[in-house]
Amino acid sequence: MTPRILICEQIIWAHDDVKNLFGDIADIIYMDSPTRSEFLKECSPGGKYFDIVGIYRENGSSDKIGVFDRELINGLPPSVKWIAHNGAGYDPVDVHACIARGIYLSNTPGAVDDATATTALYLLISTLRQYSIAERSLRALRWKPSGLSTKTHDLTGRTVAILGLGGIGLRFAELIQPFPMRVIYHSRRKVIDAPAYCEYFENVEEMLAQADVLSIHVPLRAETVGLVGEKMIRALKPGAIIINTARGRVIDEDAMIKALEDGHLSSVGLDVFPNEPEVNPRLLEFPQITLLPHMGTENQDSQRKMEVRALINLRDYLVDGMGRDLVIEFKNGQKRDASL
Ligand SMILES: O=CC(=O)O
Repeated sequence: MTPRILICEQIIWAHDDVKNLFGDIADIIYMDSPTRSEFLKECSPGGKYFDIVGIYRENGSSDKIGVFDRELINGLPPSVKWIAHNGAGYDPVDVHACIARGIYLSNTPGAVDDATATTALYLLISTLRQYSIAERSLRALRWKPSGLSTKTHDLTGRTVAILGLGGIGLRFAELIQPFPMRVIYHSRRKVIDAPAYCEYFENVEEMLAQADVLSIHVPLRAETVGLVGEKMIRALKPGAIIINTARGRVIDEDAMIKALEDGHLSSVGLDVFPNEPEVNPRLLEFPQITLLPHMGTENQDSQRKMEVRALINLRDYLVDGMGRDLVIEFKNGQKRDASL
């Protein structure tokens, strides 16, 4: 019988790739359940999803069926063997529930690097040069606020600390180094093939003490919730800036707001928030910060790359029994040595 793949919930850009990749090796069906309970009903014996082998998941599906938490994963049919999540961060899928059920999980590393690193670069430029406050001023039919230059800096010559030198962190390093900026980083271990201009700090606080800007590029996991808290924030130089394009919950928001209030942080550039799409109204009180509504991969080139990469994992699983982007929890037999 031809295996069936369930698209949860839509493909926007890669329709031709669906045809090319799956042709006669799989039947593709689209999730059309309006609620989680309807979805789970269709996953039960006799339901229309009961014999599916693989699932393509994109974040839009959570509006109808919610995130792939333990309840949802436990309700999937026994036939499901692979979930291909469209996104680098796979925190909307409970990986431990997948492991317990024997369902493989893949993400889309690489496909998001350019777009997310470019967003971090925009936040870096905006916070150092205060373009965001200037634009808001102009749109309110006022010229630039007076004294703006006392709060702004060139990028050239400043030191940027990267927390987590994975694909996005590395791409960000490549983008900022030519200004030139000094690039320092901390990861769970030295990245062997990192360019020579990326200086490794084993001790995170020693790195932070040298940074004008901290840019966060670690995934959200139990160990990284609140990782950038009071201790790390206070280890930064007075007047430092934090850029976050990773996940909102990696920063302790209260500690960050306190540091903005007392001036220890001069600005922050945030693309992500702990309870998206909600934004803490206290943040709106700081005119000098730049806020974006999770624009990290919001462009058609990257979104197409992400769709294709997720689909290739499913195709490779069907053809070869393994996809290339199995998440790290499977590769390490669930044991990881550190959080970054
Ligand atoms: O936030 C975007 C992603 O995880 O790919």
